[in-house]
Amino acid sequence: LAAGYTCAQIYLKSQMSVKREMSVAKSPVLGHFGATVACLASIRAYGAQEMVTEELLRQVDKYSQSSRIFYNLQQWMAIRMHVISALFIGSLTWYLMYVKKDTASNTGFSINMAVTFTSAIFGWIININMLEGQSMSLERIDAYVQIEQEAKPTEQGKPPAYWPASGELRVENLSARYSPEGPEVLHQLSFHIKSGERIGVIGRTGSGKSSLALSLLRCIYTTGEVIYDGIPTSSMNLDTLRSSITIIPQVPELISGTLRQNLDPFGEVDDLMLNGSLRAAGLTALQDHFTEDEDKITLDTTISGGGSNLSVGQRQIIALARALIRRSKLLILDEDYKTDTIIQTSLCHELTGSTVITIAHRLQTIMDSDRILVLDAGNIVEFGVPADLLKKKGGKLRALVEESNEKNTLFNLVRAVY
Ligand SMILES: Nc1ncnc2c1ncn2[C@@H]1O[C@H](COP(=O)(O)OP(=O)(O)OP(=O)(O)O)[C@@H](O)[C@H]1O
Repeated sequence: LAAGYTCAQIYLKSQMSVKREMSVAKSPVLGHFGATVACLASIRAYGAQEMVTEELLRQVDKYSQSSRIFYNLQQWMAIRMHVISALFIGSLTWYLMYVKKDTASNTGFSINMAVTFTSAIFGWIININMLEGQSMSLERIDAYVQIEQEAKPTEQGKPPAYWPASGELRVENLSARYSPEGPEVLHQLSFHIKSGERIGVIGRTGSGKSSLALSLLRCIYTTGEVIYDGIPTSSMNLDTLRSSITIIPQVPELISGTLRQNLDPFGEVDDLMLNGSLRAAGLTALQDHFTEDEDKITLDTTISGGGSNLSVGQRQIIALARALIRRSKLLILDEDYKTDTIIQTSLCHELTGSTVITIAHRLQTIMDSDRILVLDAGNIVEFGVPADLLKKKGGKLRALVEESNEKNTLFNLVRAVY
């Protein structure tokens, strides 16, 4: 019994750390596999099959190292348990037969009981082992629970019921970074947007356009003040702030379920309004060419997790339909090449009283905006009416337009509007 106990102690201690290594090594294998399946088309397009396979094999190797040790540990324990129980039963049999010289029935019964006893001990060790293994999962869940979380909503953080009545936005000395110790990506930005204005945000890659959108929603670490319809956003609950601003990212996320559930997850709006918002957002225009009804997207169409069965353009239109349902006073649009005409047309006709901030990757999208904000390395370098900015010799917007292949079209567009 003492030998069995000692072996079990050694085994339990070592298997805990090996199991921990195993769980740590398993997640990258599953993650890599999932990412590979999701990006099959890109992997084939770039001919990266070999690189992806090598990376998967490297991670499987790492996982196999710990799982092999785990398997060996189990064998180590099983051999010792079988040897100990064989020695115990053998000694007992020898004692009963040659020392005690007991009857055959008593000897048989005792041997049978000894076998049951050693199997019970073996089973007991396996159960303890399983329990400790499961408690490791709790350890991992606890690690997730301990992750730093955003502030919880409070009673003081609730704005008045009428808020937001307008889409006025005042930004004062806004700086932002992605982590508390990370570099600042926006530096002391200050600007004022009147309610109902259409603002275009432009700048080179990495200038901070998407970071500006994230900092307005307080998704990254910010300092300074953002005052939305007269209330500083730093003083309000995050859920209220984020539900009052609609953002249409470059690749909007959808949940798995029907389109109806995606547009109205709490079942608060009737189908008439949902269909109306889809039409207004431009979904009808996008599927006019479908002749068969079953090809068309309806409220009952099933959406896969993340919206993977829809094109990026369709997802953006659905995200815009959400904004129309919520009658958002402030809409941030991270514009996409393929659908921007449909989205821009929908925006002009619908959301008339709302402020629209368009993060543009193509100058053409924002040339008819009321004003354009030009960012460079996290700083505002220009902010004004497009026609005025284009007149400025050596101006940043003018330089971007002159570098562009569509230079003449862009100048004509501005002349036509102003
Ligand atoms: N998740 C992140 N973590 C840390 N830094 C980031 C992160 N995302 C962006 N950055 C940094 O923030 C700066 C601004 O990036 P941002 O994505 O806002 O630029 P952008 O103008 O939107 O670029 P693009 O036109 O390519 O989308 C860059 O220096 C970038 O490296």
